Amino acid sequence: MAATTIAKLAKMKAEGDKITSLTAYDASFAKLFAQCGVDFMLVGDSLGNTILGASSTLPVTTENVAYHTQAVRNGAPEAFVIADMPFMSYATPEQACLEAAKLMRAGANMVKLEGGDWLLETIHKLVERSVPVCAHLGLMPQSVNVLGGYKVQGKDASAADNTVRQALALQEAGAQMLVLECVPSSLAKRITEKLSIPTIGIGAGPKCDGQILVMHDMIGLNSEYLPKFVKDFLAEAGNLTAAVELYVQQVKDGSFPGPEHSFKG
Ligand SMILES: Nc1nc(=O)c2c([nH]1)NC[C@@H]1CN(c3ccc(C(=O)N[C@@H](CCC(=O)O)C(=O)O)cc3)CN21
Ligand SMILES: CC(C)C(=O)C(=O)O
Ligand SMILES: [Mg+2]
Repeated sequence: MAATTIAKLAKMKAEGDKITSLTAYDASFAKLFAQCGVDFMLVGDSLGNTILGASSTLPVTTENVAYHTQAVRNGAPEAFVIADMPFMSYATPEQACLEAAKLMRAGANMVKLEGGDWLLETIHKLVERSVPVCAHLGLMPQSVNVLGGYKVQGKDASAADNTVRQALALQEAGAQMLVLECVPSSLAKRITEKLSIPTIGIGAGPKCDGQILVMHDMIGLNSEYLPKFVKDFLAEAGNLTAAVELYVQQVKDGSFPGPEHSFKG
């Protein structure tokens, strides 16, 4: 199989083919996900929760994400791999460029950053220096101490309008993909229709161009309180390969996420 590219993912949006993705943190799972036809993998800073056992993503460093990015790249040489830039690793455009380089050297094809208006100059500079960027709006877990918890974002009309405006600005600044986390389905639909770049939802309803889940959550390995958008595919499918294949199939045919995994409004 030829290597996956951003051009292929953009084409999938244009043709209405749903994009499937999972987080991955090691070579063995990355290999399995590639074999099951997962379109791209994210080395998420959620590794703070899933790998380290912390209660947030804040302790994660660029070196941590780079180590796991290398592992994922080794397991899936042809995969499209996005690496999360950790908390406070992109406080200035200059810092963002130097930290992003560590992730690109580790094998990432693109980096992901959480934020809206304040990130526009940083995104422009990264793209200018040949680092492809995925943006992330809605619930931004690196801001959990400001938000006071993991809550649905963009519920009232003015917050929704503001998110649409920021999504467009991020695209104009050069972002080539956008993750939408924990927003009402109606807002994710508006943004997906307005943008030319693919939107990838987690707790953002079925109308996004693609879906992502934290891999541990979709195989029932999250023992804490489960967010509403999580589904245990291993419980339904019975073995690991079948679980990943079922996830891919249900995202592709539009049956996941259902209303029980989405936020109304
Ligand atoms: N294992 C894991 N899965 C994740 O999805 C995830 C992480 N870790 N770590 C980083 C962030 C934290 N995330 C979270 C965590 C909790 C909720 C949550 O409980 N949301 C409520 C919203 C309630 C409301 O506002 O109405 C929910 O019921 O889903 C959402 C996202 C997503 N990310
Ligand atoms: C949940 C996804 C979007 C993420 O940012 C992560 O895994 O860190
Ligand atoms: Mg993340």
